[in-house]
Amino acid sequence: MSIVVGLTGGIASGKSTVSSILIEKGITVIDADIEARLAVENGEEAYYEIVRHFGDEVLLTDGSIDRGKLGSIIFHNQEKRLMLNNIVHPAVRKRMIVKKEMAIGNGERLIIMDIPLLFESKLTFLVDKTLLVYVDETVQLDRLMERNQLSKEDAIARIRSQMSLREKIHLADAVINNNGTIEETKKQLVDILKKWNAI
Ligand SMILES: CC(C)(COP(=O)(O)OP(=O)(O)OC[C@H]1O[C@@H](n2cnc3c(N)ncnc32)[C@H](O)[C@@H]1O)[C@@H](O)C(=O)NCCC(=O)NCCS
Ligand SMILES: Nc1ncnc2c1ncn2[C@@H]1O[C@H](COP(=O)(O)OP(=O)(O)OP(=O)(O)O)[C@@H](O)[C@H]1O
Repeated sequence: MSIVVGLTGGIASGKSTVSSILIEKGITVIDADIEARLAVENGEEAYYEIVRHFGDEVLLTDGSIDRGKLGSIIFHNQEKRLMLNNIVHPAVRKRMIVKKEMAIGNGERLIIMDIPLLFESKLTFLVDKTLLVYVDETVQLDRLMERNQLSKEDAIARIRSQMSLREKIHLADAVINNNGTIEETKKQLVDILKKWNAI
């Protein structure tokens, strides 16, 4: 029997950091951000839909999507963000389900689905348990500004485009507090997975 865990959080809350710990242990992590990137590669249906709705100005000279440009549009405009979601999310969902079924078919005991918008997009039906990577908003803001070299205003716009982490706490089966060191995060992760009999 496999257990499928939906790993979620907010932008820059530490999902990838937790995923890397799991990957190091040989656990399969299906990453929605990676699948979303593949779904909009030149030649994919979602790519043409993006160009149709957002125009050539969101393309780089090699024809690929200018992610910085598209991000600066959609994180400041809810209507456009929902339009992009409607284009990209069905393809991401399909890709993730195929990978999940493959991992289950391989008899893997623990499968992680790293889905930033797990609660917002009501995708909890895809998983058995939900695990939230939480940080205080001040820590989230600092880490996001630092990692993406964003202004405070741009970083706040990105954080506000998602459900707040405080709200997500009430929806998750378990919560990792990632305000501290990576070692502390790792310990919480292992304790939760042991409790779930997943490792
Ligand atoms: C807007 C885009 C081009 C920005 O690309 P960029 O390389 O700068 O960021 P990346 O894809 O690595 O995403 C970083 C984080 O932003 C947040 N985020 C991304 N898209 C969204 C969105 N539509 N709504 C809210 N938050 C989002 C997530 O927390 C994600 O982990 C890209 O994120 C995108 O195509 N988004 C739409 C698809 C989507 O919703 N992806 C999220 C998981 S399915
Ligand atoms: N416990 C920690 N201590 C210090 N820095 C951390 C910690 N956890 C994560 N970080 C740093 O914070 C930033 C965000 O972490 P990470 O990339 O894992 O977040 P994420 O939730 O995957 O982000 P996104 O939603 O954008 O995919 C990174 O620069 C990472 O190195």
